[in-house]
This record gives sequence, C-alpha cells and structure tokens, in this order.
Amino acid sequence: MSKNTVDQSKIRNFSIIAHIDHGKSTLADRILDATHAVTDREKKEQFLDNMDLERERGITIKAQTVRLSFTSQDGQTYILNLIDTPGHVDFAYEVSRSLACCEGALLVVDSSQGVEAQTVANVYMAVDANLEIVPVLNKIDLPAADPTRVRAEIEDVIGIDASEAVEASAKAGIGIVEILEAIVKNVPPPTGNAEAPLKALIFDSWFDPYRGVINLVRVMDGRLKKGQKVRWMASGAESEVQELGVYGPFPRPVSELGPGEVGFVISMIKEVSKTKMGDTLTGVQNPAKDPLPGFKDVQPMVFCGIFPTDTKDYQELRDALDKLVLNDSAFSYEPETSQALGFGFRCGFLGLLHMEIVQERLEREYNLELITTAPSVIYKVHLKDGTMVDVENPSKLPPLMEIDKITEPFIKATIHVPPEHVGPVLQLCEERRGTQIDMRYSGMSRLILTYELPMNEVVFDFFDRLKSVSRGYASFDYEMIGHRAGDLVKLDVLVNAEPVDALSFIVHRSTAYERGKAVCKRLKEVIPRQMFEVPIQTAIGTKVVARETIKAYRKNVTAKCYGGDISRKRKLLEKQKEGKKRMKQVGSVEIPQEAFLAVLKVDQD
Ligand SMILES: Nc1nc2c(ncn2[C@@H]2O[C@H](COP(=O)(O)OP(=O)(O)OP(=O)(O)O)[C@@H](O)[C@H]2O)c(=O)[nH]1
Repeated sequence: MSKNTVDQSKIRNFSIIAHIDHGKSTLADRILDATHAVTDREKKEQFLDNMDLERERGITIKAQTVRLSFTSQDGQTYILNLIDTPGHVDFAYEVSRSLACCEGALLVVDSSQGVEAQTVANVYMAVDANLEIVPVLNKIDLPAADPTRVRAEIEDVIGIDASEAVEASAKAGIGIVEILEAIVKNVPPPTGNAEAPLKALIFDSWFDPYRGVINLVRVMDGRLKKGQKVRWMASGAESEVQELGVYGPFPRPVSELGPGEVGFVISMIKEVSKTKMGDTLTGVQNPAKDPLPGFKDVQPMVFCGIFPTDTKDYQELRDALDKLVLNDSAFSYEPETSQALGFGFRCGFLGLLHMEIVQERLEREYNLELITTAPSVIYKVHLKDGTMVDVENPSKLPPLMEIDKITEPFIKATIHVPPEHVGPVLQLCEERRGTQIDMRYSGMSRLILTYELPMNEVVFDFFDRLKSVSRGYASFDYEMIGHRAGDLVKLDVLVNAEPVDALSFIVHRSTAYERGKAVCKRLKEVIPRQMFEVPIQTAIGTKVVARETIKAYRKNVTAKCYGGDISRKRKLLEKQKEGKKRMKQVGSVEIPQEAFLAVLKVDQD
C-alpha cells in the first residue's frame, strides 16, 4: 500500500477525445502496453476468464480509468491517469463528466479522414473546461493518410495550434512514446491544496453485485483516507470509507488519495441514488463549505413503450428494469398500460443509441422478449384552460378541442460532409423540416452544415438516412435548443376498424397525409394475412387520411402437405410458430414487432 499521497507535480490527468473509429481504443491499448500496465499473463487471464476474475477480486473491472506509470526522458517518473470518454452524441454528458477530472485531452484524428462533427463537439467541451489539447494524427500508416491536410483542418475548423501534433499509428505502434512525452510536457499538473478541507468529485457511480456501490472520484482538495467518515454533499448521505483504491488497470488498494489523484471508493452506502455523479465528497469532520460545480442533471429526451410479448413476463421485465437503472442513472421508466399491448413501461433515454443499448441488454442479459413502440420526443401541450402538460406518449395527447397549441423540441445539428455528397444531405434536411443556418467549407474536402431541425424528425431514422444518402461519409452532432410551436397532429392507426393506441404517432400537419399513407402501406406489408380481410387506416381525429386492405388467406399453410407426412407438417407448424414469436394479439389480429416501428421505416420505399 502506498502510504503517502503522490507529488502533484508528477501527476497528469487526461482523456482521449476521438470520433468513432478514429482509433481511441487501439491507442489506449498501446498506451497501456507502453507503460507496462498489464503483463502478458494478466492479459491472458483477463481475456480468458473475465467473469471469474471479477468474482475472485470481488469488484467490477471497469478499465475505463487507468493509473499508469511513465518514466519520461527527463528521468522523472510520472503518474498518468487515463480517463475514458464515450464517443457518441447520446453520451455527451459522460464526456463532460470525464473532462471535469482532467487537465488535458488527447485529440485523436484519423489522418486519412479528418475532423468530424463529433470531434469538434467534444473538443469544444474540452476547451470550455480549460483543458490543454494535445492533437494526435493517427493512422499515418495508411496510404490515404494526409497529415498535412488534417493538420490544417484541425487549425481551421477547431482553431487550435496543430503544428506540434504527434504523427502516430496506434495499430503499428508508431509515435506512442512521443504522445506520452507530449502529455508530460504540455498537460499541466493538478493544483489542489492538500491542507484544505476534502473536496472530491464523483464522476462515476455504479452498483457492483458483490461490493455494493462503487464511486470513482477525483480529489480536488484535501485528502481522502481509508476509514474516514465522509459525506456526499448533495444527498447528505454519510458513511465510512471502507476501501480506497486505484485501477492499474486491476484494482489495487491505497490508504490515501491526495489532490489530483483519481481512484475508487467503497463505502457502506447501498443505493446508487445517494452517491450521484457530480456530487462532492467531503469529510464529516472539517467539511468543505461549498460543493464543486458538479454536472447538469441529465434528462431523457427520447421515450418509447416497452412491453413483454408474453404478459406473464411483466414482473420479470420490472425486475430487469430495476436492476438496469442501478448502473444507468440516465435511463428512466414508469408503468404504462396500453389497450393494445397490456401492461408495460414507458421508458426514457438520452437518445436513440442509448435506447437501442437498453433494449438489447434487456433481451440478451435478461432473456426477455419485448415489443417496443416507436420512439417519441417530449411535446409541451398548452391547453385552452391555460395549463400545460408534457406529453411523451402520443396516445396520451389530450383531445384536439382542448388544445391551444403544441410545442416540440428543436435541435441545432452540425453535419460534416464531403462536397460530392452534399446534395442529398441538403434534401434530407429540408424534407425533415430543417432550416439552414450556415454552410461553409472546411479546407477543400469538407462542408460543414448547420441546421435547426425538429427533434421529432430526427428520432424517425435520421441517422440511418444520413448515413445512407451520404454513402457513410457524413458525420453528425446535435444540441438541444428548446421548444418551438408547430402545427402538430396525432395520427391514429386503426387495424380492423379498432384504434391501436401503441401505433399512434405525432406528426407535422404538412406531412400527415404522406406519412399516413406510407404507414398504411408499410403495415400492409408487415402484418401477416389473417383468415379474414383486415382494413388498415390512419386518421386524424375522425377523419381517415389513408387506407389499405390486407386480403384474407386463401389456403391453410398445411393444406399442401400430404396426409401422411407428419414430420413435414410439424416442421411447417413450427416454422409458423417461430414467425409468431414477436407477435401480439390485438383484438382479433396478430401484429408483429416490426409493425410498431413501421413509422420509422416509411421513407425507405
Ligand atoms: N491502419 C490503421 N488502423 C487503425 C489505427 N488505429 C486504429 N485502427 C483501426 O481503426 C478501427 C477503429 O479503431 P478503434 O480503436 O476501435 O476506434 P475507436 O475510436 O475506439 O472506436 P469506437 O470504440 O467505436 O469509438 C479498428 O479497426 C482499428 O484496428 C492505425 O493507426 N492505423
């Protein structure tokens, strides 16, 4: 155990900022290799038996924050804390959280690609947080690499000096030591006061089934010691520090963490909600007067209904959600009842990717079969009686005659795209009711578009469409800019003359007719034929805007089998059953999962 805290002048805290696929993980691995953080034996162990290893050590290995030791050419040994950041727009709040613990950031740019929308967004966050930016031109081993162009692009688009950017290849192991030297030289050491009252920032918090709540902290001032009585300033919770340690990347106990140090804290607290990210940890004796600035509370922005395919799995779904929320405080849920789908939950997410991740975890880790409804944003509905309600579930929209006006959330989107693909991207933004704010060149190879768009049009498959119309070359980032009034209407969907609440959605009146028609057409394709004719209609209030008809079956599928061929008959029936897996009986019609997402897919025809 290290007894005394380390010399602050020898600490460097940094994050890696990169666009997806520009090589962040590969570089992080190389940095671990270069600092001998993991021995070959450990690598193998971890690789082969991660689960058992976790159990044995009794702690989750979240290799996201690693303490490394590096001896520089100046002969001094430094402690480098590498604090991971996620790359996707949905998780921007996690990026800001990691940056709050650092004095510097490595900006990794793929030198065969250049600066992308998310790179810019993340760098601005780092600049706002006063971090020193160390640019790295990665992938110089690729024949298409053009470090000179990309260097100029970093200077033009981001506006930072890139003359000393390190040319590197994370894959080939080129430039790694130079990167570490640049961190030591350019990133300033922390400047906390060891004698001041303790202030430690909680920048991650999760529930470990073996150890309870684990907090990741960055000490700003004072000293955090094992056995100390501490208080979480926002929640007021108090407990004793049972265990204190650092990840190197494996957890290693320490007796004390001083200013500038990063590590984990285990206490007697059992609820993650009492030790929230952004809270300040202080001593019960000699407490700090004011907490650290902390983080903005994150608000879910996209909602959808999640229902078990089989109603008897409701309790299981509830248990799974209860567990999930322990490690993902950005996710929210509450019970919901749908006439069509029965009992389920209305769930809130940061964005679409977050929604997909949660759905996948529920299905994979908890083995649940789910029906999910189309995502929706939060509308602010102003009623004629002067009150206002938030509506994030289209089926809960108050009756038309009670509504004065509806406002919807808008985003400011930044899109980077090569000039040869800009045409279809502009068209897509216009179709989605976008307003162009700016369009300018960044070097010769890239255009930067700024649009204001209704979020409602973005949750409807905007990412996928953007990727497909730009052949994968466009990148995208967004921020919320508030609610604006819009001429919005609810489209109801009627299957066999019965409204299906879980299928209704809110659209702008100008696109209602087109969308209504497209959704009917799509539903006709995905709802299997029944023994009787099934009309599909979309309607605004009582006015039907579109209609399609699913014809009745002519023959039974097994009719083709000869009397004696039981096995073939069974196979056919089994196949049918398999196909039914994700079906939900709504009234007299069976509706498959795809139908609930039909509104998302309508543009593709
Ligand atoms: N040629 C070449 N390929 C590289 C280099 N660095 C990373 N790659 C490759 O680029 C791809 C993406 O690398 P990752 O390290 O997974 O990128 P990332 O930024 O962590 O991506 P996400 O985890 O998706 O955000 C992988 O196929 C890597 O092998 C490099 O220096 N040269």
